Amino acid sequence: MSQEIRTGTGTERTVSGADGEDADEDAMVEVRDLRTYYEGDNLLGGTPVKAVDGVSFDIKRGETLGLVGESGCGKTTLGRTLVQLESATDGEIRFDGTDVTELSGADLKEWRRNAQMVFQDPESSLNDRMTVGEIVREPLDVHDWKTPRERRQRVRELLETVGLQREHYYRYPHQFSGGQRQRIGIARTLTLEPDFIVLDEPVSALDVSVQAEVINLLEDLQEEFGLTYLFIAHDLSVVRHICDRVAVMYLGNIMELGPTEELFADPANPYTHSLLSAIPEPDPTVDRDRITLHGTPPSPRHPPDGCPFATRCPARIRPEKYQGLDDELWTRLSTLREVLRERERTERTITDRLRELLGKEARFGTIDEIYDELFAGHELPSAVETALDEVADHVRENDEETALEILTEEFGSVCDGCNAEADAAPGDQVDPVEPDYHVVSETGHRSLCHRHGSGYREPDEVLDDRHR
Ligand SMILES: Nc1ncnc2c1ncn2[C@@H]1O[C@H](COP(=O)(O)OP(=O)(O)OP(=O)(O)O)[C@@H](O)[C@H]1O
Repeated sequence: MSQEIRTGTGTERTVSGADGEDADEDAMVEVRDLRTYYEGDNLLGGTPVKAVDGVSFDIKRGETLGLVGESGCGKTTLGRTLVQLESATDGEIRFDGTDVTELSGADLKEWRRNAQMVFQDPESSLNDRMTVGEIVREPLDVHDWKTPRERRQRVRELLETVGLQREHYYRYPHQFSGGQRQRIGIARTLTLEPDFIVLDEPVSALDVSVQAEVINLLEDLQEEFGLTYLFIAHDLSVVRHICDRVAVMYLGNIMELGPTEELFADPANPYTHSLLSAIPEPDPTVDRDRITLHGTPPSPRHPPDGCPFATRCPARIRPEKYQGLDDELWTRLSTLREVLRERERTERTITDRLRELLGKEARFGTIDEIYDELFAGHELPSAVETALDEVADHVRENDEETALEILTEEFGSVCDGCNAEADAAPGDQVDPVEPDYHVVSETGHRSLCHRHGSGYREPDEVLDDRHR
């Protein structure tokens, strides 16, 4: 994201340095503007999937940093890139000062000892044709560690360390339960004495009764060996229990990062608010409405301009002239945008094309049906009505692109990348405005949202009004 540094005092909110992350003295891992794109799969390349799209953060030595977000937001890709199982497209990953994206050959192999990964599914991540001993010993063999006898000895000790028995050396993975298999996977990652481990949903596939045991083991090992963890998870209660800080990811970006308790008790970003509001509230006296997010996340091949969360954000900034518009109508206008975005991205089927050629309406019903569904019974101000008429004309001609441009011009704001101050002639290409990270408390807690900037109401005030 763009670089902007302002200074602030006291409670005034400040914007942090480049990419929102200043170097931390205790940082073991420093990630800067990291991108991992998966290239398109057709011969001409196609549009890449921007799985990780410019993230910056530090991981402190000995801490557990949680990484949460909806399925497909890029958590696994980020974890895999940190341990170099995936190559970065751009950006830096510095481990104790060395940029590991620059390493190759023997240097990379040597460095890999320091950074390991535990995978989600202990059913499929262990080779069933190898004995437990062979599985755990394999990294030692690859690195030609000491003598075969010493390797066997080390593996037996490790089995004990993770709560298994020395005698399990000659057994096969299928003879073990899910929790025990995950212990085998953990023993394997420990063989080369790494400093840093990415734990990718390490307990999600396990029975609830076993989850706590494995979590306790991970905590004990961290203390015993001084490990640093990146803990990827869906389950927010596990994250709250085990993590020191949490990063919230959406569409390849980090939306918010802060100390765990602070982030759970006082989330700053509208996306974090939405994510947390999906957790059932244990205290029945707390009056809290669930924030329903509309639509699905945009495709990481075609992220929106401006803020990555803008297309679904319940606190999106409105243009001045629509400040007073009815909330329900505003939500419906956002839904229309989503419907048209999805329509634009959907390949037309042969049947659709045939229907079009025959002069029949194709795809997901007509624009009149959509308008009926969304706006029937709503009092539309004349400016809204005029814009919607124009939009409908373009949709009837299957020109969703222009229809969307009209919607953005009329209802878009800085959140959608619109630059009201740009001094450009009509038709000129203007770069979309991107949000900056704002430091929202003295702990360095930061959030990617225009609403933290001066002149706007904070996200929680707006969400309070609209959802409570
Ligand atoms: N090898 C690949 N080739 C192309 N696209 C990929 C590849 N791996 C992941 N993706 C895409 O990258 C995006 C991010 O995926 P990723 O698995 O990192 O997300 P995630 O947050 O870990 O999801 P989940 O919680 O479901 O594991 C998704 O759109 C996914 O489809």
